[in-house]
Amino acid sequence: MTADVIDGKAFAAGIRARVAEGVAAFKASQGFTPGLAVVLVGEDPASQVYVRNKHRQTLEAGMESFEHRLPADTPQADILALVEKLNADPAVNGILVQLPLPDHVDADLVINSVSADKDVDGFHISNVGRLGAGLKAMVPCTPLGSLMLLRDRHGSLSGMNAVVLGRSNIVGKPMAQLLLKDSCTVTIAHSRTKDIEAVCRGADILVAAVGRPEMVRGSWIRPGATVIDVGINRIETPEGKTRLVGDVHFAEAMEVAGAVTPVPGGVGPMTIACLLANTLTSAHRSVGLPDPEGLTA
Ligand SMILES: NC(=O)C1=CN([C@@H]2O[C@H](COP(=O)(O)OP(=O)(O)OC[C@H]3O[C@@H](n4cnc5c(N)ncnc54)[C@H](OP(=O)(O)O)[C@@H]3O)[C@@H](O)[C@H]2O)C=CC1
Ligand SMILES: Nc1nc(=O)c2c([nH]1)NC[C@@H]1CN(c3ccc(C(=O)N[C@@H](CCC(=O)O)C(=O)O)cc3)C=[N+]21
Ligand SMILES: [Mg+2]
Repeated sequence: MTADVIDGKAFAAGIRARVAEGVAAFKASQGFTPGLAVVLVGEDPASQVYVRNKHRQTLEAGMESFEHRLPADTPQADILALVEKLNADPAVNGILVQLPLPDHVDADLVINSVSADKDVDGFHISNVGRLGAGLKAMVPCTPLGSLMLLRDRHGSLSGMNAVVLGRSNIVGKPMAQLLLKDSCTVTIAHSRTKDIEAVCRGADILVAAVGRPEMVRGSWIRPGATVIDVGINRIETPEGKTRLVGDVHFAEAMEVAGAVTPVPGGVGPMTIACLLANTLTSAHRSVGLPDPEGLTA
């Protein structure tokens, strides 16, 4: 049996096209252009790639993109002052502070200094709380994109057994909240979980977000399961080059699963598409328009 490959790249292009339509309609009715500000502190090469992609795709969607690149040794007070300026700027509807931040910066302090209404990452404590309480929130982009792929494949997720591998604040925990909201029976597994393979074999939906290259083997996967691979790991090939792999052994998963997201071309492009969707949503909410159709959780 060979699993279906879930084409996140194509799905994300469709989302971005819908965002672009929404942006055009917003401009026509409101007379201003939604804007996204990205703050990048330091020179992390991986972050630079994402920031470049975000910038290009933001412009392609018809939105304004404001990039702020600061040196790695920027004092925390200067970062906080920039965030305050962006909070107050009416041209900025979304603010993303790229993580990780350098060690001398208190990341929680910076994240929570972003206005919750402009927090398109959904990392602000009030958005975390609102999601947990089932209230309208900004939803983190990677879990939102993963949820969209799952709903597209299954329609209703009600009653399905979902296992989330990883319990980070940016992926694992919000992913579990969204699956719970869609009435899955949710298990969160992590580095202390006993017999993690058996836990995973119970999953109709398996979301891997651990940051361990190809950790999830074919034998961990229930036949026919849907596997969402969030991991982005750069590994050395025997030829001394590098390549991207996920947290799932893709070839083995293809033999067992019903459907698998590839890396690259799976969840990654959905993350950026959802960032743009959240920025449009934030612009709508700022002027009292209803949320854009089909782009929220
Ligand atoms: N595609 C995308 O858009 C994005 C991809 N990513 C990628 O997703 C992956 C996860 O990211 P993130 O959540 O930030 O990572 P974190 O390092 O913050 O969290 C990793 C989680 O995995 C768990 N874990 C680590 N090792 C094991 C193990 N051997 N067995 C079981 N659980 C384990 C940890 O458990 P414990 O809590 O017990 O330590 C932790 O909860 C990374 O590869 C990252 O690059 C991240 C964001 C966006
Ligand atoms: N505040 C903040 N918000 C984030 O959402 C955030 C962050 N910080 N820090 C880093 C992680 C990682 N992340 C990715 C986004 C896009 C791809 C992506 O587009 N991947 C493509 C291409 C990957 C490549 O070729 O390098 C793919 O998987 O096909 C990957 C990873 C967002 N993150
Ligand atoms: Mg994210």
